[in-house]
Amino acid sequence: TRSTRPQRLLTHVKQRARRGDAQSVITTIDDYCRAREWAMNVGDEKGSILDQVVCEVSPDVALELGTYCGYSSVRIARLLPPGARLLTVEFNHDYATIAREVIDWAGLQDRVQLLEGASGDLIPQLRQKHGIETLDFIFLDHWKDRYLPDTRLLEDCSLLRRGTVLLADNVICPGTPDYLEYVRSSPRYQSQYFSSHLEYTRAEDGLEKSVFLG
Ligand SMILES: O=C(NCCCCc1cc2cnccc2s1)c1cc(-c2ccc(F)cc2)cc(O)c1O
Ligand SMILES: [Mg+2]
Repeated sequence: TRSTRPQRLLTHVKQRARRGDAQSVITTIDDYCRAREWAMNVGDEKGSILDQVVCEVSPDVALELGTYCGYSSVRIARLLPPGARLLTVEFNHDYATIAREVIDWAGLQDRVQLLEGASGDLIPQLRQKHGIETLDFIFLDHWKDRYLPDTRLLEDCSLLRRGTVLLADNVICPGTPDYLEYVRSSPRYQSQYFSSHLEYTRAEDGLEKSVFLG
């Protein structure tokens, strides 16, 4: 049967990117998705904003919802301080399999733990099963209609602390209107919009950074 888009992307990474060189993995994926096949990675333009926020926060414990092929896992993990870790959650087994290989190729497997399953099931397990006290940084990039319920779940599971930063992809395209309304109107968050474009296109999109105020 025909290979899948993520499989073709992984093949390209293994042929073109230098093993252990995270930046070459990032550049190779961006070049491929711009020139050959679009894919729903956060991309280079929004990725630079992601980098800037990760460097600012310098999280010890980061959570990513929506791994896909591991592109943003590599972007985040390459910037983490030694001893820090990224937990990334993926629902689709085939995507998760590809993502593990991409993260390994980038040499970042020791900083990234990939969990397979639905965010709604895994978030309540983070404390007992994964030893998480509170989260320093969360990147939301999964089902757009899960951003709000999962943010409420993170609150209810006491996984947020004063200063925890949430960064949400695709708040314009495909759009997360209920989430935006919530974080922009709630007194418990200080939100800021970073205007950008949908990965590899000229369509408008952006990231919303929201700081939990406790
Ligand atoms: O759907 C998107 N991302 C989510 C897919 C992952 C589903 C998961 C659910 C789930 C549940 N629990 C745990 C883990 C997970 S992962 C997405 C889509 C576009 C897009 C697509 C077409 C288009 F024309 C314009 C934009 C752009 C993007 O940047 C995206 O991120
Ligand atoms: Mg996205």
